[in-house]
Amino acid sequence: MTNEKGNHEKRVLIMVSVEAEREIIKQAIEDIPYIDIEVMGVGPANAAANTTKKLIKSKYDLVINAGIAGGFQGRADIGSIVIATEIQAADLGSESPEGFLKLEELGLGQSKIMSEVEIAKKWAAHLEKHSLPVHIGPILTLNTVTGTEATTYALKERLPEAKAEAMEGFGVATAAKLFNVPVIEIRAISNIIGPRNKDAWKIKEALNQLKNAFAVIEEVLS
Ligand SMILES: O=C(O)c1cccc(C(=O)CC[C@H]2O[C@@H](n3cnc4c(=O)[nH]cnc43)[C@H](O)[C@@H]2O)c1
Repeated sequence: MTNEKGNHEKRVLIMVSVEAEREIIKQAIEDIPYIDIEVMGVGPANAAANTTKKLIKSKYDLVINAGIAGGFQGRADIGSIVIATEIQAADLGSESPEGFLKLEELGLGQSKIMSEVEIAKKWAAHLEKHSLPVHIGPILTLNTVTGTEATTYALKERLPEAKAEAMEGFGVATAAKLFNVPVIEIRAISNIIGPRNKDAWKIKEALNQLKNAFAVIEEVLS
């Protein structure tokens, strides 16, 4: 992403849901002039609206949705980093007596947006080089944090490849797609998805891993 003088030609937008995520990423990247970080609020509606607002105002070449997330047991442990291969709206569709019907099955659109897989792989390779635990795979977007055994089981059964869930990726990706800008989602795992127990969330640990993940961002974008 550099020109022949070694200057960056590309601009990168990082969208996070809360100030604590912005602050920790800022610590990792300090002041890289071609990267902006924006706090958008929680949930896909905030994510889509605020990403759109940024993309209307300025031109970007890559949008990154970053933050903490829940990991599926046995697929992404607390403190690991997950980089999306695809960003999937897991509750966009219809319930039916036969089971969940996704938007595609209803003929009503798309519930999945591809992430920039080449960047995902490159980023994962850099993190592995630094001995950081990293997974690549689908990350789900949900309006509601999963908090029961029943929902956890249903999601794991229906989406066996999914590594993690969060609440903003599909909103960010929908806005990015509208502007033809590549998108990537990266999350550090703060909790295991299951019956709600906020006391068990390791937010500090996850934020620290998010910082580690962004410490290599210049190498990933070079
Ligand atoms: O309380 C704090 O100090 C604090 C610091 C940073 C972030 C938070 C949040 O509560 C962030 C909310 C954000 O986290 C995502 N998230 C995390 N775990 C899950 C989950 O199991 N299921 C769905 N989403 C999750 C989500 O994207 C929220 O926007 C607090």
